[in-house]
Amino acid sequence: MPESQTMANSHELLELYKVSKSFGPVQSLADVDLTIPLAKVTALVGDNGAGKSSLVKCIAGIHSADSGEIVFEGKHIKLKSPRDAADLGIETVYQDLALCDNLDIVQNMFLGRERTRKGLLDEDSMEQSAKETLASLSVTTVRSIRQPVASLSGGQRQAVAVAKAVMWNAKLVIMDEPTAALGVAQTRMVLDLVRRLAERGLGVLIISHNMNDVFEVADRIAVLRLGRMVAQEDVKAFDRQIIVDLMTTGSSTRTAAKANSHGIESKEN
Ligand SMILES: Nc1ncnc2c1ncn2[C@@H]1O[C@H](COP(=O)(O)OP(=O)(O)OP(=O)(O)O)[C@@H](O)[C@H]1O
Repeated sequence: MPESQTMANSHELLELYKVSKSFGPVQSLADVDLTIPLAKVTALVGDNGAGKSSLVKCIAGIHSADSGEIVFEGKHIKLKSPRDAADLGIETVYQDLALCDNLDIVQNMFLGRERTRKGLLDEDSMEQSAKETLASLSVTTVRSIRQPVASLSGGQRQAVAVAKAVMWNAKLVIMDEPTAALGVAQTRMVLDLVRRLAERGLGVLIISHNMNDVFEVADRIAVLRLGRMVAQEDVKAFDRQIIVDLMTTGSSTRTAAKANSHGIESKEN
């Protein structure tokens, strides 16, 4: 939405317009448009070096874009730090998760934002909120919320990190390769969790190299190639070959039959 327009599309949570970012001579993002709706999972795909991490870091307030506009809930915003993003309700769950191994689940979920009562930590209230949040996300495999995070499986750790984001009122949850290190059952659990976030009405952006995961959870797919957005459409507009074509060449002949009506560029045009 250019600055001159004021009406926001109420279904769109985050909109990026012509966002560019360079590191010295390397342009990692060039005029990128991206729309992340509420209550849907958007998958961001692209080959190594396509610019996925750079884009996420611009949304998470880690990098500031060199140019372009970012609109969140219909308002133009500037993200100068991760704090700015967190204040808006943009939470990023990274691969390394940033959980403290030696602390338990409750301590991790309240780290730096502990509740106190009469000058003491309000353990009961924190424990209750942590429990309720995990239960509301149907995370039931955790034995005790007082166990150290070091003793959790990869999927459970992922679930705790997501629950933490939800507990702190995330509106947009960004997940970077959430299933990369997980086995089959844990992957299942995390993908279910991703779907539940969208069902709760949150916007979800997931970076993934795994096409099984993408086709399983995504409502929309956005394809980056060499720093440019080459397609972003409903998942129905894609199949695996189309995605591979778009990632490697920026267009696909297969789009002619399947996706032209959705606006994906075809080689035949
Ligand atoms: N801090 C940085 N300094 C210099 N160049 C960078 C920096 N961050 C990213 N780049 C460059 O920007 C381009 C896009 O990188 P980015 O990490 O965003 O891609 P990606 O799609 O996340 O890749 P991958 O899937 O391999 O993680 C690459 O050419 C990369 O070398």
